[in-house]
Amino acid sequence: MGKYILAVNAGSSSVKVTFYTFENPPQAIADAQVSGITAPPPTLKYQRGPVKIKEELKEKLNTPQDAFKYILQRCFNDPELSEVASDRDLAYVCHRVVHGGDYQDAVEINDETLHHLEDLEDLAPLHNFSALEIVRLCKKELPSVTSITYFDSAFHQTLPDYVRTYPINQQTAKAHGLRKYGFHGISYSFILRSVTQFLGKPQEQTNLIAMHIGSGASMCAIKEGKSIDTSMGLTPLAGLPGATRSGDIDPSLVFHYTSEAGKLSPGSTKEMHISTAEEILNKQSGWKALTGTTDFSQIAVENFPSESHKLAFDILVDRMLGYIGNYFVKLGGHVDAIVFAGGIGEKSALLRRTLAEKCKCLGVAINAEANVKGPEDKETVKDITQGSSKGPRVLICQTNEQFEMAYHTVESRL
Ligand SMILES: Nc1ncnc2c1ncn2[C@@H]1O[C@H](COP(=O)(O)OP(=O)(O)O)[C@@H](O)[C@H]1O
Ligand SMILES: CC(=O)OP(=O)(O)O
Ligand SMILES: [Mg+2]
Repeated sequence: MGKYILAVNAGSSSVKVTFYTFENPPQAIADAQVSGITAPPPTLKYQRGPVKIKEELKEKLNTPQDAFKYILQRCFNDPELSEVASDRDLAYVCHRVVHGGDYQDAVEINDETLHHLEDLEDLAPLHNFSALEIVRLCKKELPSVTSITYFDSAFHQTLPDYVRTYPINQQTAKAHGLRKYGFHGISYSFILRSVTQFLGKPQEQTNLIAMHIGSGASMCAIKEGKSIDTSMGLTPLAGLPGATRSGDIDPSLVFHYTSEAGKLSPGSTKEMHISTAEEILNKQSGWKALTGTTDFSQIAVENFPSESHKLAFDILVDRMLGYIGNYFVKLGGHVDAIVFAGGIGEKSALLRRTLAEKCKCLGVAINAEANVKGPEDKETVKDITQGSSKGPRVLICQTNEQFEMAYHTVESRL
C-alpha cells in the first residue's frame, strides 16, 4: 500500500486537490487547483513546498473529471514530486461529496455504497455529479487505491426534528428524502476542532455561530459541539445568496419566473435531471446576476463601483445579520465565538467590520487593526476581538476541507 493520501474537493467550476503524508497530523506535500472550468481558459494554481506556479492552461478541460485527470497526470509526472509518481504511492483518495443523504459518517467506496450514492444524485444533481464522476474515474484508473467519500451533510445529522422537517405531507417527504440536510459540514468540522483548540475548551462545552462564506455561503449554529441549525436546506441553494445562487426566495417565484422554468434544462443529461428553474436559481443568480461578477473582492470595496455592487453587498450583510440574530437567540445568548471562514469570510475585512458594527447590540466588538491585517498564511485561527469586549469572541478561521478529510482518514486508520 502506498504512503500518501490524495484529498479531492470537486466543485462545479473548480477542482482542488492536496497530497498529504500518512501521519498524524497529515502534512501537505503538494496542492493543485484548476479553476475556470465553466469560464475558459482554465487556470492552474500549483504549490509544492515553497514553489508556487500559476498558469493559464491551453488544454481544453470541459468537466471537473478532465481537470482532475489533468492535475493527476501533472503531479505524477512532476520530477520534483517524486513521492507520488503513480497509484502505487497512494494509500487513500478522499472525496468531498456535498450530499450524503442519511449517511452519518464517511464511507469507503465499494459497489454497494457507490450505487447508494448514485441514487442520491437526483437530490443534488448540480453538486454530487462532478464528485461521483471523479469517484468512478478513480475506481477505474486507480483500482488499487481505496476511495473514501466525506459528506458535507454528515455534520448536520444532529439537527433537531423541528429544524430538519419541512411542514409538507410527511409521507411524501419521507418517501423522497425531502428534509433539511445542511452543507459545508466538512468545513464546520474543521472550524469546530480548530476553534476549540484555540480557545482551550472542550467541544462539548462550546457554542459557536460559524459562517462559511465563499462562492457558496452558509451559516451554522453549534451548541455544545453539535450543529443545531444551519442555513442551507434540502440542497445548497437555500439560505444565503452566493456567487451564482439566489439563496432563499419565496418558492412561488419559480412559477412566476417564466413558464419555461419548469422544463428540463438544456444542460440535463441521461444521468443528470435538472429543471431550468433549478439551473437559473443555482447558476445564474446571486451576485453574478446583480453585478455581473462572481468575484466578491470586486464587490466588497470601500467605494462601491456601482449601486448594484452596493446592493449585492447590502443583501448579503442583511441575510447574514438575520441568521446571526436567529442563532444568537437559539443559543440563548451563550455564544463563545462568532467565526468567519470561507474565501470571503477569511479575506473581506469590510464584510466583517460591517457585520460587527451591526451586531454591537449583542456585545460584539472587533479590533480594527487586527481585522484589517487578517490572519498570516499559517495562522489557522486569528482573534480579532477588541481587547475590552465582554461579548462573544470574533475569530477568523482559515478553513481547509482537504485537510479535514485527510485528518479523519489518518485518525481512523492509523
Ligand atoms: N479580498 C477578498 N475580498 C472579498 N472576497 C474575496 C477576497 N478574496 C477572495 N474572495 C472571494 O472568495 C470567493 C471564493 O471563496 P472560496 O471559499 O474559495 O469558494 P469556493 O470554495 O466555493 O470556490 C470568491 O467569491 C472570491 O472572489
Ligand atoms: C455546499 C456548497 O455550496 O459548496 P461550495 O461552497 O464549495 O460551492
Ligand atoms: Mg468551497
